[in-house]
Amino acid sequence: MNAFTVCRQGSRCWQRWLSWTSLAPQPLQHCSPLQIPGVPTARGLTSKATAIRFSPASRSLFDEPLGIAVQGLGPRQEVTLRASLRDEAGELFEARARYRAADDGELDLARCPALPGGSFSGLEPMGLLWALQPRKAFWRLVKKDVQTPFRLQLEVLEGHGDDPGRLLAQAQHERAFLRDGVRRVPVREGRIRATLFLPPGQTPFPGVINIDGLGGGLCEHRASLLANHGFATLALAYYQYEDLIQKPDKLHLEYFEEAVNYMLQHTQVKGPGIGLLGYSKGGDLSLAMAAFLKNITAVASINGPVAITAFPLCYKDKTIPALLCDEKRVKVYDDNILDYSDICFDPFKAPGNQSLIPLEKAEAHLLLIAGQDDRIVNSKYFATEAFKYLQARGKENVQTLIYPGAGHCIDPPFSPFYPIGNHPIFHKRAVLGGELTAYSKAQVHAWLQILAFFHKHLNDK
Ligand SMILES: CCCCCCCC(=O)SCCNC(=O)CCNC(=O)[C@H](O)C(C)(C)COP(=O)(O)OP(=O)(O)OC[C@H]1O[C@@H](n2cnc3c(N)ncnc32)[C@H](O)[C@@H]1OP(=O)(O)O
Repeated sequence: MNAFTVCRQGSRCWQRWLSWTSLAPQPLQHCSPLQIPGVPTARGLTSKATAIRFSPASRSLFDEPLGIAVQGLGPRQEVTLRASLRDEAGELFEARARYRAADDGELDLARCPALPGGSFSGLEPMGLLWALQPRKAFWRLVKKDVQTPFRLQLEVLEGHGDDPGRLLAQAQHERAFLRDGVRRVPVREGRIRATLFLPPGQTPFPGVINIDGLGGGLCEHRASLLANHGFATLALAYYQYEDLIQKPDKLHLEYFEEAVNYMLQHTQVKGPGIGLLGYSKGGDLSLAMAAFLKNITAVASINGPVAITAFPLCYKDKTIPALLCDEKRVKVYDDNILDYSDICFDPFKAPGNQSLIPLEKAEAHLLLIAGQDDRIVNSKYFATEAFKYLQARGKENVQTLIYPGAGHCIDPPFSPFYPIGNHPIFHKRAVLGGELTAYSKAQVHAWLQILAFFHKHLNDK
């Protein structure tokens, strides 16, 4: 399946994306030029001609392609485009790229390759977003309040110098997480601590529970973006949030079962089954839910271990122990960055197999997504061995997607690269893995596959 033929209910934005993949080359639909008042330059002059055009004009969704063009430059004029935004902690993220305008003075990022010497090079229409990098080392772009957008600032600077040239134009654009009409509903039902996102309209929607990785709290970014594509999506917290346990020494599957039941009883969630989207620790929890609980129709696991990790998982009279790790197997790189990729025991061999999730019990369709360079979880090995394990047991309900050059963080499309961060268990500076450009492609492809997977298996009923 071609990545770009996936979004059945593709909204307008994905049709624009399709045009970009040269499947159907079409001119970028130019919106009316942003009326950017002449920008006062260093010498007090205004450069009236240069104009930045975004498409969509002033606001787009975070996972949506964005058309960027600059008009009114001189023929083949050399300019540097600088993109920046601040996260909710005020930390600055920046990317810059060098370009040369076309003979007619137009610079369309969908057609003009970035030249060497910037944050990226080559024909990368979205490079100024996925190449954003934090001023503060090892800082991740996370969205805690999905009701507000990131405000992207774009500047056009004269020349290709290392020092910024004369400012020729600037403009702002909002990257939002909620499409108009999508409702955000805090959920405090029974023990459940979550947020439900509902698309506009009263019809029941296919339901998905999104479970994020270790770190505690309530991460809503994937769930909000998923809701924009027509799913009723529950972002589920499971520790270190409000009155949930702060430092768990085990997790109980009954809590997650309560979330499944909450979704299935909701008037706006279409049954008979729901989907699960799990990232990292959320991946192993989602697979365990599919193995032990009913009414799970489809599970997409992003770099999710196929064994229980970090804390034992209890369900009724069963307890699955956490996968054994030997921290002594950690590798230390010269700048004291740690690589934990080899510390886990093999869950397909004793004694690690006591933590293996009985995947063969799952009736759900399983989509195992792995970054080939994941240094937190040996995702590629886990996914390929799980595929063989299930095939050997006559199960045909699993597919795997392995992304060369992607590490542990496979975030929604156009997210900045986060290759080194805090290990979520050992809380030390650890390599997460991945390579910038490959990662930027993996994000898009994986997200489209996830959307197609849920549309296929949750809408076919
Ligand atoms: C044995 C191996 C098996 C492992 C299997 C499973 C492994 C995983 O689940 S890995 C997945 C990690 N989790 C995720 O990606 C989910 C998203 N969450 C996160 O990325 C983090 O929780 C993150 C960055 C949002 C921190 O947010 P939050 O919990 O609000 O941070 P906060 O409580 O303020 O601070 C906690 C730490 O995170 C740091 N932190 C906070 N925000 C950020 C940020 N944006 N970027 C980087 N670090 C951050 C803080 O500096 C603090 O560091 P330290 O403990 O060294 O002082």
